[in-house]
Amino acid sequence: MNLSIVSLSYTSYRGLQSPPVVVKLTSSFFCQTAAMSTSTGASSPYTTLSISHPAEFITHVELHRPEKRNSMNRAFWSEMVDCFNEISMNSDCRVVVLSGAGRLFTAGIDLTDVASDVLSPEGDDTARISWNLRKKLLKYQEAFTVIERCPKPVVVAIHGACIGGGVDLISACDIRMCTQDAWFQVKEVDIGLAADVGTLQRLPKVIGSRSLVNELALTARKMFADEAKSSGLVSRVFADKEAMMAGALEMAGEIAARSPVAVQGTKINLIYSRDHSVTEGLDYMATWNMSMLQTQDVMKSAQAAMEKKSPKSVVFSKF
Ligand SMILES: CCC/C=C/C=C/C(=O)SCCNC(=O)CCNC(=O)[C@H](O)C(C)(C)COP(=O)(O)OP(=O)(O)OC[C@H]1O[C@@H](n2cnc3c(N)ncnc32)[C@H](O)[C@@H]1OP(=O)(O)O
Repeated sequence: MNLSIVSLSYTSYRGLQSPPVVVKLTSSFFCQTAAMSTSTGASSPYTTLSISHPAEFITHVELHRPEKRNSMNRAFWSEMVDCFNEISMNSDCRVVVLSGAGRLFTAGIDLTDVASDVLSPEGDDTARISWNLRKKLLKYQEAFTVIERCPKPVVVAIHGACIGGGVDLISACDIRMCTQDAWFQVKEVDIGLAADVGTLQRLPKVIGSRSLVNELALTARKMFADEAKSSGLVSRVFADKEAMMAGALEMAGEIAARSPVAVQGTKINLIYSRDHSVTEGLDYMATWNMSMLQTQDVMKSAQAAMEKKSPKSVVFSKF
């Protein structure tokens, strides 16, 4: 599967001021996409992720190494990139629910596997060693940036512990919810490093208080569900995992029922605006909608609204 072509094309489109994108895909890519999109059970081409399709247009991605507390081994970091690139291109998916299998969401980086990868960079001198390590770190970062770059909204459902790399991961998601027993820990300082795959960049934009972010990142103290809610890290707290998964799927159903043109345009423009001035954001929005407003979805949705029908009654073309 030639995912590098997909990834490059999509990246370049995010850098442009208008949405059109030409994506060249190999036939093997389409084969995999088709195989996954028709799946209804928990089948998966991955070793650390389980993929299922609980309802039309909803993809459930489950971190699936419960015996190792879903810690993030080498395979995980590359499978995330493959998985979310596939989802980005799959018009049968309009929304993603992401959760963890077993006792907890994730124990963060796999300390037995990944540590050796980043702590033993290769190269003949300092320049080459540093350059190789930099390339590796950029690759690790991509595993979560790909969530943000995916135009389909990602609802993450967290139970039990969410440690280290787990916080990097959820910071890149669009909607966060958790169980009452959940706790969050920016653990990196405890293992001698500055969090380097997204927490320090994204968490300050998720939580309003910079002081709180600094406190969490500098002390590695645990934050529990109530504080996660009051600080804005999560928007909902559920009594237990069963209730949370039902809530996550219900929310995903609400999103999936709406125009994919509107939903994906909303996600992309929200992220663009987060990283730009209001003026730049408005300019990008106008350029975006000069083409996207020409969708048939506007007429269909407006007609349903006039007739006091639910958006769920409208059938939208694949997008
Ligand atoms: C370049 C990349 C940059 C990324 C940086 C990311 C950094 C981080 O993520 S820092 C955080 C690292 N994680 C930790 O420090 C957590 C360590 N684990 C725990 O504290 C506990 O395991 C936990 C509280 C999560 C769960 O406790 P519980 O009693 O439920 O389970 P255990 O018996 O401890 O573990 C069960 C098996 O899972 C293995 N395991 C757990 N965490 C990890 C891990 N992080 N890495 C590798 N393996 C892990 C544990 O060894 C047990 O395995 P086994 O003995 O074979 O049964």
